[in-house]
Amino acid sequence: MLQIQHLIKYYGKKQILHDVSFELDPGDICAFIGSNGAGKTTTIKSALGLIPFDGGKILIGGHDIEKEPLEAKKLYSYVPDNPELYKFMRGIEYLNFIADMFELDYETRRDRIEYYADLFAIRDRLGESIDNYSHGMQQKLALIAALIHDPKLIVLDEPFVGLDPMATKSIRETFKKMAAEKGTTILFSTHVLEVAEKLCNKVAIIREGHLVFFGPTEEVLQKGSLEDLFMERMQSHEQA
Ligand SMILES: Nc1ncnc2c1ncn2[C@@H]1O[C@H](COP(=O)(O)OP(=O)(O)OP(=O)(O)O)[C@@H](O)[C@H]1O
Repeated sequence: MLQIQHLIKYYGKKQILHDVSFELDPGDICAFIGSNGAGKTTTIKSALGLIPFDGGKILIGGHDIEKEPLEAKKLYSYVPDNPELYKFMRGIEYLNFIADMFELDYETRRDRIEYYADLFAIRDRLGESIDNYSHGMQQKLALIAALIHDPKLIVLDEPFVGLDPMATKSIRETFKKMAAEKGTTILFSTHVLEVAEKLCNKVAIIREGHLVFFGPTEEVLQKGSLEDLFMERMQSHEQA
């Protein structure tokens, strides 16, 4: 569903991504982990065609993000760590605006908005201006907007930061359900290794723009914890 092949990215003269490659299949939930500044956001934004890159190839659902950006972009939702919403709109207006873009019919949008707004306990606030929302409420709205059109691929930058425990639990359950029942592919960056262990069937670790591990979580846990592997990969790269 998502194929990242030999991705290279520079900012100015500085190389940020060094030949990053990994692939996710339908139904995969993958945690993307790495220290601050390792290149997670840069990988994600390059892969989604939101910033240009300098080498490599990205396919989303078989569509080349550079050659067929519209086809590729229809298939995914992206939730950045600080979503930029149209603050002059009310919550419900924003969700309807997104539903219009994806041409959802009246009943589908009503059912999905009600379902997710209840799940994230924000239904009674949808009539208010987004400007009045707290940071966590804005995150919830961005998540609902990402979920209502039922994308084949969901990519999120640190989705659990700033959310209350109930919302975190709801997201985890929603991701599991979507992956298992609909084959949705989910990729998210996180610093919370416990969540990655519990939720994800795949793990990608990046260090200074190099992918130092990609594989099944099960394989990691047979040998120890994700934290052990993370620490080991940080050290082995330093020694190399
Ligand atoms: N617009 C930019 N211009 C120049 N350098 C950038 C730009 N954006 C990111 N970088 C650099 O690219 C590197 C990777 O940054 P990136 O944001 O991808 O890291 P990250 O793994 O997402 O970090 P964090 O966990 O802190 O969010 C860092 O050295 C960062 O300073």
